[in-house]
Amino acid sequence: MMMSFSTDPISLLVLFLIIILVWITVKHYRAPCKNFPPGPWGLPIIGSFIYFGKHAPYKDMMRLSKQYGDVYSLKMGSRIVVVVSGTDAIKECLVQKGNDFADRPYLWVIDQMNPKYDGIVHGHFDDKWQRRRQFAHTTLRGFGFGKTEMESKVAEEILFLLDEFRNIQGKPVNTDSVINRSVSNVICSVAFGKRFDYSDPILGFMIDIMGKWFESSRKMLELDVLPFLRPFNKQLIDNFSTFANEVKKFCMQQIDEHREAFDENNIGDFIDAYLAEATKEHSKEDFTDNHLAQTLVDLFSAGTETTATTLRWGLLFMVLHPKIQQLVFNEIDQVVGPNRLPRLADRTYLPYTEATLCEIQRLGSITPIILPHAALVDSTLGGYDIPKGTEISIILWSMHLDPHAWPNPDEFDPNRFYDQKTNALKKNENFMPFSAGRRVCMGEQLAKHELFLYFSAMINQFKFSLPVGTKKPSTDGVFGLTLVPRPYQVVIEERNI
Ligand code: HEM
Repeated sequence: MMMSFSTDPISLLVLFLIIILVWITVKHYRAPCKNFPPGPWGLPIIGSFIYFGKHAPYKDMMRLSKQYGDVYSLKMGSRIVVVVSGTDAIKECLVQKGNDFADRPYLWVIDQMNPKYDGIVHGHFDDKWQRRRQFAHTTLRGFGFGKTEMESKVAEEILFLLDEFRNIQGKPVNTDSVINRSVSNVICSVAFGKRFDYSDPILGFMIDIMGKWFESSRKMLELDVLPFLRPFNKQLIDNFSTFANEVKKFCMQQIDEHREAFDENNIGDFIDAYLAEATKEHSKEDFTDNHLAQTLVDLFSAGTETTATTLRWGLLFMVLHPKIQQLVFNEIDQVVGPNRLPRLADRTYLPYTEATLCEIQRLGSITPIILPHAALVDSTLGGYDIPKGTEISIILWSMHLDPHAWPNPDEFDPNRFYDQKTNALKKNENFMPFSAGRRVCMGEQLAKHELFLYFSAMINQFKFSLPVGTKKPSTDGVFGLTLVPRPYQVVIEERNI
């Protein structure tokens, strides 16, 4: 038997292939250093994917952390990634050792949309990137980004949205599209100096293209770690690059229009400010049109999808918990009354509303896995050695849904953030929806203001409920780049009429 196996050419070939595969796997998945975080072993080529279900990798990653600890390694197809979960380990990575882990990794999926890693979101943490990020941050703040000066722009957009709600009230509707349009207009007015009518085909096209771009990213993230599947998904890869390029083309057009009308004495928006900076001798090389266009794409994509998705989770939790919606309304009605919209100055007097928003962000957890980080230098995490260049995956979900920090974590309960005795907002160290440290969300302040102004205005003016006789919508989100609620319908009714 043995003899015939060894001389049979097919068997020999199979044996040879198995040996090669095992050799590649062992070589590939060998820990990069001695004291590297442990983790589950993986199969050749697909790595640790055998431990993953189809829909919620962040839950699978959290489950594995129970076995391997808060810092462990995963063989993700062709790469080794260090997974960080739990409040202490996440804070060690983002805050205590924030400088060590402030880089972003090189990824095939980013090569397909931003091959030079321009802009802010994907940029590598070097001096030039830090200067551009600092400039973007300061300039946006100068235009009121995250400050109360921005309030009037957001309030203007909210009025358009409330008008739209008035038009569609009374019948079951899905509010996704109109909320997306409204929120993206806030970014448009700071970045491009203009807003678009909700029926403007340009805005519709942009939102549509971005939706498709985000939708295809989930599959692209799979292809990123499973390269052998790429030849079978050429159409998807092409579409993904096309969607990203279309958004960038739109931003380039805005830059061209601004350049034609440029007046250095009249700097009205982010593009003008960037063009003015680019003419300075010390900035000429780094402040290119490509960087500007990609920064605009970053603001548009990071600034629209995230805030709009949080508001959509908010409405979903409100229709599922009408008593809580009523409590929020009562508080706003008492402080603000029916004749005006809530203002930022009211925030301090609306602790239950603020607590409800925190709970929406905790349970909605729209970025269960944050954008990947990478080790900028050799460092350590949880007592393990992490060599420079290691990709780091941070599971915010593990912090926001930790049963030790949040009893019955799957239940929606604003009282987690609300102190009934003192009628004040309660802070919790296990809550970090905007991440922290050197790569903390650049739009955190703006987003917090937007969430408060939009949410409180919507609840102040309208009542939201489930269409009679319909099944309760699921609160299991769909994971792509962010965790979004499944499409659901609500009935909107104006209050105080
Ligand atoms: C509810 C709304 C939002 C949430 C939950 C959110 C959350 C996040 C998170 C978790 C990150 C990743 C941080 C990291 O890698 O450690 C991030 C990055 C970022 N966000 Fe936000 N964000 C929101 C709104 C916004 C808005 C309104 C803007 C701007 C208009 C914005 C711009 C950015 C940018 C530019 C980055 C990349 C920062 C960097 O790489 O240095 N975000 N955001």
